[in-house]
Amino acid sequence: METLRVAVLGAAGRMGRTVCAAVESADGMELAARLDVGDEVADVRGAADVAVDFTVPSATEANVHALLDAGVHAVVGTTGWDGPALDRVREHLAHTPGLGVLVAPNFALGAVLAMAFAAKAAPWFESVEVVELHHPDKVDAPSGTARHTAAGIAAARRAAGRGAMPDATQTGLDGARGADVEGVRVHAVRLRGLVAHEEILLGNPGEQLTLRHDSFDRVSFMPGVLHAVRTVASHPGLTVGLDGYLDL
Ligand SMILES: NC(=O)C1=CN([C@@H]2O[C@H](COP(=O)(O)OP(=O)(O)OC[C@H]3O[C@@H](n4cnc5c(N)ncnc54)[C@H](O)[C@@H]3O)[C@@H](O)[C@H]2O)C=CC1
Ligand SMILES: O=C(O)C1=N[C@H](C(=O)O)C[C@H](O)C1
Repeated sequence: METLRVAVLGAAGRMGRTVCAAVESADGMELAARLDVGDEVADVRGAADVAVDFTVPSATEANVHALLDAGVHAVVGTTGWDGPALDRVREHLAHTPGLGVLVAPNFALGAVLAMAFAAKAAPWFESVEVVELHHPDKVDAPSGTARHTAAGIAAARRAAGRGAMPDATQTGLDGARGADVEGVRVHAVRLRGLVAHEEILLGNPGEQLTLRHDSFDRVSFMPGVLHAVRTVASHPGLTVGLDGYLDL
C-alpha cells in the first residue's frame, strides 16, 4: 500500500498541531506540508494526496476550492459551513471527477454517535433542547456540532410529523432562550477549562433523557480524522458528517 501524503491547513492552531502529530505517528501516512496564514494552498499540488483543514470559518471555503483546483482530496473540520457554501463545493466537484470532500462538524466518535442517538430519540419526546459547552477561545457560537445536532433533530421530528415544542415564554431578555435552529433551541456556554462538550435534553411528562458527550482532550478527534484521511478518496463528491464514512 502506498504512503498517503497529508497536508495540514491551520497547522499552527490547536487542532492543526494535534493533527500534525497524529499524522506523523500514523501507519501508512506522511506529513507532506504544514500550512498556516500566508501560505499558498496551490503549493500542495503534486505534494499531497489529502489535505486536512482546521482553520477559521472565514477561510475554509476558499481553501477547499483551492485544494480542488490543486487536485487534492479535502477533509474539513472547520465550522461555519452553510447550505449555499456546501452547494458551491458540490458544483465545483462536478468539474473535478474522482475528488472527495468531507465536511464534518465533529470527528469524535462519541459525538457522532450522540448526534445519531439524538435524531433517533427526538420524535419520541415533546421537548428537545441542545446545550453546548466550550473553551472561551472558540470564535463561533453555537458550535458546528450543536447546529448539526439540532438540524438532525428537526429533520427527524419533521419526518415523524411532530409539531412545534411547547414554550410559553412571552417576555424576558434577548437570547435567554438561546438560538433557534429550525425550531430547536440551542444554548452556548463558554468557560475556561472546558474543551468541547454537548448535552441533548429530551423531555416528556414525568421523564427526561439526557445524552451527553465530552471531549476532554483534542486527541479525541484524531481517530475520526485519520479514518477520514484514509477513506476520502473512496467517496468522490461531497459528504457532510463523519457518519457518512461509518456504518452506524
Ligand atoms: N470537526 C471537529 O471535530 C472539530 C472542529 N473544530 C473546528 O476547527 C476550527 C479550528 O479550531 P482550532 O484549532 O481550535 O482554532 P485555532 O484558532 O487554534 O486554529 C486555527 C488556525 O488556522 C490558521 N488560519 C487562519 N486562517 C488561515 C488560512 N486562510 N489558511 C491557513 N491557516 C489559517 C490560524 O492561524 C490558526 O493557526 C474551528 O472552526 C473549530 O470549531 C475544532 C475541533 C474539532
Ligand atoms: O472549536 C472547537 O473547539 C470545536 N469546534 C467544533 C464545533 O464547533 O462543533 C467541534 C468541537 O465541538 C470542538
